Amino acid sequence: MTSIFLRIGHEQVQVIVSSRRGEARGCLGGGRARPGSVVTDVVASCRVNATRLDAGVCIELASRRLLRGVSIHCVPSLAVIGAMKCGTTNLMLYLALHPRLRTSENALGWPVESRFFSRALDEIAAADRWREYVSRYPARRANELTFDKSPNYVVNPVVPRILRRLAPSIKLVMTVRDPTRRAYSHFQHDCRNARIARRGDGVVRAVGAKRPLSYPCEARDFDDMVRAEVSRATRVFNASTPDFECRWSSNRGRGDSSVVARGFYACQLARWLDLFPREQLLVLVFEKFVASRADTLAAVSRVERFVGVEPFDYDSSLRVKLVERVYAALPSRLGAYEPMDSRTKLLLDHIYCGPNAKLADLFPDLDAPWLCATSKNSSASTNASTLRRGGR
Ligand SMILES: Nc1ncnc2c1ncn2[C@@H]1O[C@H](COP(=O)(O)OS(=O)(=O)O)[C@@H](OP(=O)(O)O)[C@H]1O
Repeated sequence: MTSIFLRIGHEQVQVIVSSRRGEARGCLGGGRARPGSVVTDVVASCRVNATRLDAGVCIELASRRLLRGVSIHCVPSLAVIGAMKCGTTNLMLYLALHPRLRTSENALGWPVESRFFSRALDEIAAADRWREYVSRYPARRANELTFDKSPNYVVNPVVPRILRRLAPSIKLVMTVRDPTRRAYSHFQHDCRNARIARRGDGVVRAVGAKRPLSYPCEARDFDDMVRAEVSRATRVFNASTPDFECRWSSNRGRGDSSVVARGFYACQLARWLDLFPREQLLVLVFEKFVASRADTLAAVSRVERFVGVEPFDYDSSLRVKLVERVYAALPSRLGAYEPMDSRTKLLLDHIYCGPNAKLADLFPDLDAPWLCATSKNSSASTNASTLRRGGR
């Protein structure tokens, strides 16, 4: 086997020629490619290794659309990692209007979630699919940055490791919302997607629903589902241990609802902070960012600064009115749902008080009305006896 070095674009590419099978394989020479550089993928089997890539590195790949042409695909510079039902779509729609930002798109050119790694179980196998991943993020020009919006990433313990491998300097955005309200929104989202059913024993579950309840689901269905999730978690995990919510939250059992577990933000974010410097993570509070259009635009500006693109006047975009009109019309199209039962709210508020206090400790600058006092003043974790009683 011989290897030769070529300088292609900005990078030195090592091409390994295997004499036995006569194939040429190329990979990046020494170190990671610099963000903003374009790496030419010399031959179809060029082995650019995931551990040599980084956020913002662009690769020229043979285009599937253009005959014999190439298109530029960039490793995302930003990932909106969650949380689900915390305004991530709104954020994505604005960012996608920015002339220097692009995300994955559907056939009509409308921005869509990628969720590429959402179900990943193995970090190395997933990172090895980098070419497929990157090809979801086309750029018109090399100075465009791409971003991934996948609100499920934050809950999968494998995804921080994949992104650390593939894009160590990626910027991460997390939006957080009162977890009690988030849980109810999540439940109605699952109901809308026919994932809620009532089993013979009266328990409402979220997956594999054969005879789904019709949308909107009732507040008492939500109450049942919450209590079922709580009682299962207390049976399976030890509610009196300090990392109870973290184990509950990283449980990836099939067929289980996780509407409650998804709200344990501190546990989820701690896993990302183990692998990424804090400066690479921006946490936005949903209630503040949706308070008014001006607040939404201010949050979008924060993200622009964070990712390093110049401010954009969204009112100058012809599509902004369309995006806002479509988004404003959604609630009436989807149908409103009844308010949550006050007993369910009480139980959830109680469950989340300790975890919310942990979030406040982890991010002292976060200012949200639902954040409880610091963990020194509140129960540091969910109160085990209340859980055993199912909050009744
Ligand atoms: N501007 C504004 N004002 C008020 N509420 C807003 C706004 N933008 C998003 N939302 C609410 O956020 C919920 C959807 O969040 P996501 O886009 O993150 O959902 S998803 O995870 O992508 O499905 C969903 O919450 P619920 O209505 O409670 O279900 C949206 O209504």
